Amino acid sequence: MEQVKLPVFRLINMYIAQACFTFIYIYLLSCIGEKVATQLKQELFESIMKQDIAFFDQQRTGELVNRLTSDVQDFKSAFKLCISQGLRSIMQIIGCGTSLFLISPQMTLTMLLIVPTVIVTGTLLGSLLRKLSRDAQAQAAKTTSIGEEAISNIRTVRAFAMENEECELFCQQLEEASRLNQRLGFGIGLFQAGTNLFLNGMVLATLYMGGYLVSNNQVSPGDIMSFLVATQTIQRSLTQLSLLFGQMVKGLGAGARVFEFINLESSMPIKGGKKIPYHSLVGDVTFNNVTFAYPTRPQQVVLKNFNLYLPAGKTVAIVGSSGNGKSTVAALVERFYDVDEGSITIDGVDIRELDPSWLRGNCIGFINQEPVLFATSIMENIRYGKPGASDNEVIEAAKLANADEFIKSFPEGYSTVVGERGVTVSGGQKQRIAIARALLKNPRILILDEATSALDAESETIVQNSLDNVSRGRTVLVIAHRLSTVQNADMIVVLHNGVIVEMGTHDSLKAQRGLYWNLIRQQEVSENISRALG
Ligand SMILES: Nc1ncnc2c1ncn2[C@@H]1O[C@H](COP(=O)(O)OP(=O)(O)OP(=O)(O)O)[C@@H](O)[C@H]1O
Repeated sequence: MEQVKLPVFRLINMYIAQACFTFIYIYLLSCIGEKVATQLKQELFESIMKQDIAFFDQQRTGELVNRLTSDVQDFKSAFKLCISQGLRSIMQIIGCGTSLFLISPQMTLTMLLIVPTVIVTGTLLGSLLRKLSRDAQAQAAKTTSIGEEAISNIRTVRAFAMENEECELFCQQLEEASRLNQRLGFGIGLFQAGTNLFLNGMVLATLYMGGYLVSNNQVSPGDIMSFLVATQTIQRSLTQLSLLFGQMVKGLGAGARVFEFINLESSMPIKGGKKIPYHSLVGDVTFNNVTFAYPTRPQQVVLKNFNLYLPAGKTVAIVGSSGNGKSTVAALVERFYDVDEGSITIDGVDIRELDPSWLRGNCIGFINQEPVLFATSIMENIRYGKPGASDNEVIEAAKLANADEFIKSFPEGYSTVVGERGVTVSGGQKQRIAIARALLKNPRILILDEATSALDAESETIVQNSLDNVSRGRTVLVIAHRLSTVQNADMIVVLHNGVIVEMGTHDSLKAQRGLYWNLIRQQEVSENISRALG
């Protein structure tokens, strides 16, 4: 009885130990996998956030999101699989390979002779498959970006009744992705079939050679059996590895796409450089012989030898017909792009020497035509202008921006959540929340890029009042579409093809009867027509 109990206890101990090791191994692996994925996502997101604006002019949001989600996921899965099954298979191959050597060095060496051919073929096929995998992943990312664009612009899609066209476009891209993935599957299948053929060939070769060696009494039949068993274990492990190979190809492709952006250096730093202390910041802005073309369209020069002086505390308006470079002037002051030639200075300091995060975060307030709000409360949206501002500071900024009254009229007041991109508030309300947000940082320089052009007449008056309120005592650059809003500016600059053609006050420019006068007349005619049309 005692003799039976002993092996049973041993077995139980072994099973318990095996369960413990299985638990530890799976848990550890999932911890490592999650840590790797989290680290990658974090680094990738940080790197994307720090890229130049020109990078975002080129990339589609959906593709970037795809790299952050699917690609990191594919890399993590492949990583976990390769570590778990890959390590086990490699250990088995090493162990059984050693046994093979011990049993018959002669047979083992003969088998090893064909290994280099297999490695070379495998490497060639591997690089081909990696390319196929990269193409398939890029196509999947493109498909996601098209879907994402349609969903996030659903109002425009609906307004143009383009649902079917969007579905069709999405399906086309999806089918292309599926075709590329099928081609990849074909390649991986071919690779695995080839591997199996080779492995079975190895068994046959062993039998053939073994038979020869037994007949010459060089090895015993027992040795042949042991050799076959070890060969088959190696065969199973190699089959396992070849199955893993497909996953590895996908993982490497995904990893390459993730690391491509992690390792991408932006040409413009986010932080670092001079800061002008608030009490000595005057707010003079000067464009000195600036020439600029967008990095994505280098052959189209938008500004050529552009000179402009924005005196501290004054309001300068830039007018001109569409596409003449007005918004570009604003983007350059914000240093969204660096000028190609010349310089832009604030109080005589080249903005390239200034700390960009100070420049954008403290020195300049920017309000554009369609300000974007985040899907959080109004309080948090305004606080975005100065993280750490107290509730009272936020409310004061909202009062100055004529926003306090309507915010309080909402049942949930400042806690009202505005929906994605602020869809649940009106255009004028969104604009005033954005003004409060820009105002909270108390900027010396304010840029208003067509800030009222998207509003109806009534909202425009309210928002214009808020803007007049907040403009006092600051250097203001107004990019104007409606000429009526800039009549009181200290100086109006008329831009044509990136060159200043007229400059002066509203009255002096009108008296000149030049381009500005023409623009006013054009606008009056179009306003009369729209009034007549009702
Ligand atoms: N991100 C960009 N990448 C490449 N080209 C651009 C970019 N933004 C604007 N452009 C081009 O630069 C030129 C000037 O554009 P800009 O937006 O400055 O004109 P604008 O006078 O503000 O026009 P609008 O009154 O219609 O807003 C245009 O030809 C435009 O197509």
